[in-house]
Amino acid sequence: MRTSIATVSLAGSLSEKLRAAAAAGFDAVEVFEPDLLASPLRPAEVRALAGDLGLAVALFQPFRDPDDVDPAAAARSRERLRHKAALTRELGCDLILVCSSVHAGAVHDDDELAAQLTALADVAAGEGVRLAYEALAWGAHVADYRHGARVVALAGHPALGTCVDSFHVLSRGDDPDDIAGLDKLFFCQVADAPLLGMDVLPWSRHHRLFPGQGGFDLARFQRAVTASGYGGPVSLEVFNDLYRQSDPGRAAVDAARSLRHLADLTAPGTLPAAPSPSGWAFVEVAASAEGAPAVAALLGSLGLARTGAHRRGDVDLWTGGDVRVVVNHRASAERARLSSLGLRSDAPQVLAARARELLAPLVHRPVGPGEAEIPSLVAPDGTWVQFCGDDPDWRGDFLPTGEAATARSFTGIDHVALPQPFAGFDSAGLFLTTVLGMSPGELAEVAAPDGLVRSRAYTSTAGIRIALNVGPTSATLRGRPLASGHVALATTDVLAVVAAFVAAGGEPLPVPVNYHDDLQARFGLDKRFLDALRRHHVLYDRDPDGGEFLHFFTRAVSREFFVEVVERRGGYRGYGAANTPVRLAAQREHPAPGDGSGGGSAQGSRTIRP
Ligand SMILES: O=C(O)c1ccc(O)c(O)c1
Ligand SMILES: [Mg+2]
Repeated sequence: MRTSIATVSLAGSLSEKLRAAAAAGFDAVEVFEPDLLASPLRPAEVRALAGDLGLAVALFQPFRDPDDVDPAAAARSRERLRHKAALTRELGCDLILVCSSVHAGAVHDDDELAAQLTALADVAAGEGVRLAYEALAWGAHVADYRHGARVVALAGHPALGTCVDSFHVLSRGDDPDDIAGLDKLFFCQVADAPLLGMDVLPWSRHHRLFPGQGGFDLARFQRAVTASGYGGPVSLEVFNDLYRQSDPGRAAVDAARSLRHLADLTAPGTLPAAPSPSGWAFVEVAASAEGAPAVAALLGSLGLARTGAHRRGDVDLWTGGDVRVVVNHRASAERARLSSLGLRSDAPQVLAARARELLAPLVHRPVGPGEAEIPSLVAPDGTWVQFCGDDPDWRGDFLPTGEAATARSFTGIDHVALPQPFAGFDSAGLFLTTVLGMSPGELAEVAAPDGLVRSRAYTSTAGIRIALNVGPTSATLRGRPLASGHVALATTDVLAVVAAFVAAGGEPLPVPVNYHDDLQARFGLDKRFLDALRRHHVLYDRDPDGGEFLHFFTRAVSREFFVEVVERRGGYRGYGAANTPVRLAAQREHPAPGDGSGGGSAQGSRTIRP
């Protein structure tokens, strides 16, 4: 598959966009006219720069409102096209995208429309250029690709063909399979989008995503394109408000990653087939010299023990039941944060090879004598992902301390939650679905005191769960903390764990009394059970199938690290999202030490005016 990207998909100047596309390995670009008009580069210079970067200019776009019921206006359209065709040649390109008309003067008769497009194709052919006619989903007369293709067939001009764009096809709910039967497919654009119930034009102009980030079945679309015999580039055209303001280099990597993954979905075997990770090996917390004692105290009061010390010092292994937490004291900046996810894998090197093909940066740690070589990647948010095989065992890097864990009660890591920068949510999701082969869950939106927090959990077949959270922009603007990162430990008896935790000097995050009153009203819980939950600050949820979720949170060590302990009963599959607003409000009342953004105490001391 030859890959291309429309310059409108990336931020920056035209030359920055071209450099980013080339660095991410694209074969070609679509030049979006406004990018050229705003550029100091003349078309021939754009051609030269693209050539130097190894990029073809596959298409120039868009040519809008080509037809007109007014003959004088139709003649002006042909004249306008003559200029743009000459410019397209200067760009080193021979294809112009022509959008179906949206203006009041649009022709509504197919024969007349075909006649006007034929006249335009004659003009284009005279300049050595071809036209790819695209049905915009909000076109005045032509909005469906099959209608567009019929008009192209009516015109019967060799320089006139069809452009399909997955957004316009799938946003309307049209069947993409008929693309397989198109005989003059000149160009193919792909974009995904979240399934939003909104008007198609603003949906298209603001919310498009790279394939795999939204809800469209792009593999089916792409299989139909392949079946048509189309051999041109597959080009990403992603109008997206956040990517438009993101670093173009990183956005281009997401773009290329999404296309490589789509190619593999369409033709399996394009990427190395890697078995997905089989479970958690460890989670790693990076702590500063100041934060490390607080992390150690927290893990200790949960009943974990420091059972291993790294051969090179400064790194401890804490274990308890089937949970392993590595605490790395080498970190400088933060008090504590989740820094690395250790995933068990039967084929770490195959996973690493696949990750490399998906442009995930591999990091090489220095490996000392007796230490395991663990292939490691960096996720978009900077978290490391390490693939741990059985042989050699990563645990060999740690020398036994002789200490033994007191708690056997943890059955494993239930999930981790990673806070994301506002513009990084979709990027991190794409990493988890493509590189780690995880499946996205529903988007949850919860109201926090300072705005909305969006959260999406990703799961793997082996039961690995990773939740991504993104905090409200308003919180960012006000300098308040975003949703914090944490690890959730699984147990079969959360009430016993919390009691032991408190007895060992641990502090659960206090939950307001109102919360448990409401639980009683909603679920009609047994009074003694409810009292136990209330006494220990344990939260509760129940799903429609009767599955139950009991969980508590520890006080936060830092803005980016606390521990949750969860008990799932009866196949509960969620994360207690209904309780998240209460947790976020409680964390605001009881901020982590050193969290300078101020919390509830300042609020509480403020005079309340009527
Ligand atoms: O939103 C638009 O106007 C527009 C322009 C060109 C395209 O290819 C497209 O899909 C949409
Ligand atoms: Mg398009």
